[in-house]
Amino acid sequence: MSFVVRPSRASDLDALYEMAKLTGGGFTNLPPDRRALRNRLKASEEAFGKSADVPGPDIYLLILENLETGRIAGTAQIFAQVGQVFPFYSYRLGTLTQHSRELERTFRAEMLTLTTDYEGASEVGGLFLHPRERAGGLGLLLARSRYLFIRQHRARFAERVIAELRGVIDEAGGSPFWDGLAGKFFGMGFQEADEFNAVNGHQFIADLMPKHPIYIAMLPEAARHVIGLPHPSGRAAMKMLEAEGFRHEGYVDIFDGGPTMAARTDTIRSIAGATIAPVARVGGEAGRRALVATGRLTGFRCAFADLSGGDVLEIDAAGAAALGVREGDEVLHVER
Ligand SMILES: CC(C)(COP(=O)(O)OP(=O)(O)OC[C@H]1O[C@@H](n2cnc3c(N)ncnc32)[C@H](O)[C@@H]1OP(=O)(O)O)[C@@H](O)C(=O)NCCC(=O)NCCSC(=O)CCC(=O)O
Repeated sequence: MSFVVRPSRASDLDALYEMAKLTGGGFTNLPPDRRALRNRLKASEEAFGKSADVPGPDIYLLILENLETGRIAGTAQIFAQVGQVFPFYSYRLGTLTQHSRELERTFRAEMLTLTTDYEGASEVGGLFLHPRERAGGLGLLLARSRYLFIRQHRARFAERVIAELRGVIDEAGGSPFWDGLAGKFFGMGFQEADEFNAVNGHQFIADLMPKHPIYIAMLPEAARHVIGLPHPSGRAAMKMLEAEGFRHEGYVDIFDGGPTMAARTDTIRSIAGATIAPVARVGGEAGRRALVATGRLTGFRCAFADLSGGDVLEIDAAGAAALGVREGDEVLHVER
């Protein structure tokens, strides 16, 4: 099977909509809503079509395509710079220590403080692979293709990259964190807020959120327990982020309490470890399996291929065909 990651096109709408229905809802960056998806594809087309190599509130939507069937197998997204149009809020987990001489007691209170500390960062998200295609390495191809895209267009992205993992949801589809905190200020349940959020964005939450620090001791136990914990279905995504060097720095989503992971862009493994080299020969001996990318903007392609050589490369014929590279072309590659 031959798969390639490529930029989205307006004609992906129907296939993207079918895939969005498979997420089971609650997947903010891939809502099963035609209007929202059409807008996202339009934004992505504008981002890939932008001529200035600078960061901005741009969304790059990447598509994993099965080259044999022409079908879409997954998506991944990159937000070049968050918090440019609307503030990007997060809760920061912190400690306030106080001492009473009379009581001879030191007391540490854990607090959630509303911040916009990640303003200006780039964000990766919206990673979704068709359930039929999972557990075969394609999740890694999709996720890591974004880092090669960033490396290939470095000036368009920030010094830091973040990723938000979904927080814990209970059996009834509710969010203990939402119920214990934000829900008190919105007059709606988590699912209702979640659907509104997927289609209209996060902003209404930020608008109505209490702006004062929250003492964690005052939250219900169920909410306290899930602060900074990812939803069990996000474990594969979290493992891949950690393998790239992302860490949880104590920031959580104001909506569901899920962890925000962060890394310095130039230290992300797939970015720091990638090398550019020319292709000297297509075909030849089977080499090492690598993640290979080529092309700029709408011409960007990323796929697995077998490489041998160093300063000049040999690439297997199938990999070269998936990428559309010929002898003399330069590719960006990183170990699998
Ligand atoms: C996340 C993906 C795309 C991952 O694809 P696959 O399942 O094919 O991945 P895979 O190749 O099987 O596994 C990738 C790595 O995760 C590990 N892995 C897999 N399942 C695991 C689990 N339950 N617990 C811990 N680790 C696990 C594998 O061992 C492997 O690491 P080794 O190679 O070391 O063995 C998929 O599962 C998916 O579409 N899930 C549903 C949607 C979702 O949860 N999306 C993420 C949302 S969060 C988001 O979008 C922000 C984050 C982001 O964008 O990156």
